[in-house]
Amino acid sequence: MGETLKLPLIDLSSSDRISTSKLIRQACVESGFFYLINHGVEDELIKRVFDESKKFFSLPVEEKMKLERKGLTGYTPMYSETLDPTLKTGDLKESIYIGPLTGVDHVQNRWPSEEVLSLWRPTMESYYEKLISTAKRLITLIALALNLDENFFEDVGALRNPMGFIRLLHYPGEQIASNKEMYGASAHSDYGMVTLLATDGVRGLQICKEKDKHPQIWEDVPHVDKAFIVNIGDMMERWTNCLFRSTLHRVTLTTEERYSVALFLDPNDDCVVECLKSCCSENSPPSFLPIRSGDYLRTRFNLTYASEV
Ligand SMILES: O=C(O)CCC(=O)C(=O)O
Ligand SMILES: [Fe+2]
Repeated sequence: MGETLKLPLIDLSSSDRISTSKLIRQACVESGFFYLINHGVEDELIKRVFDESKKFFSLPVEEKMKLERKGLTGYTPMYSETLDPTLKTGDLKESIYIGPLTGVDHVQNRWPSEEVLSLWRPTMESYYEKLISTAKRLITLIALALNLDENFFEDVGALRNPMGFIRLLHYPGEQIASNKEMYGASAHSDYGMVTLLATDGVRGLQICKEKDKHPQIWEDVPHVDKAFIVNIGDMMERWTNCLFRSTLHRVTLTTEERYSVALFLDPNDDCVVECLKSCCSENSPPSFLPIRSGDYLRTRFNLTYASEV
């Protein structure tokens, strides 16, 4: 087991937005991870999402494979993803992705039939809408944390039909927990702007703040009741020239089954992600070239799946 981290709690409902944004800045600079509390997403909705998730993953594999991933959405069975492309064995998790509900031609969601899971679609659609609006509220505070206008990310087009993805995850329990080279989710950083993760209380998530340090030190991120675990993604790291950190994380296998639900908020495909003026200078030039968000996302997905999306 790794060391246990104590990450800051950020209160989304606080009326003192300036102090909140300062806390966010500190967290994003130090570890790129924090907890989000008083976020306004009802417990009852989160519970329904986890209940539906358990029902879905307990379906026979043939039923789940009817929704097999095509492009950016759908079901991915165990071993089909390798978040750390240097590993030989695929990750043990199984997952299903749900993308934008409207307005994006190339993202076609795949839903279980009503006869099989009648509440799945309405539950996931409510959760999707709620999480996107929560993430957008958080992004205004992240803009303030960067000393930008709170609408900066809206104004550069990142949040116009954003590429938001919900990913429901299921990690198997004990049977394979002894094999050290296998992970529920191997080491990776997230690709987009920000991730909001709901966890079920079973441990497993770890972060490594210094990925180039050897040996790497992995620290446990415990579940906090009613809080989302938030982390910064690679495109936010690119915008901020590495001031805000997109930190390496992974999920180890334990003897218990584990469920989690992530919302990845990625910029609109056409948004160009380029170093913020306030984050570079003559002495610290941009570390990354400007890139169209859609192109970056596809490159990263293709590396994970070893197939074109
Ligand atoms: O399940 C978790 O705790 C983390 C999942 C994760 O890092 C991911 O899906 O990108
Ligand atoms: Fe992740």
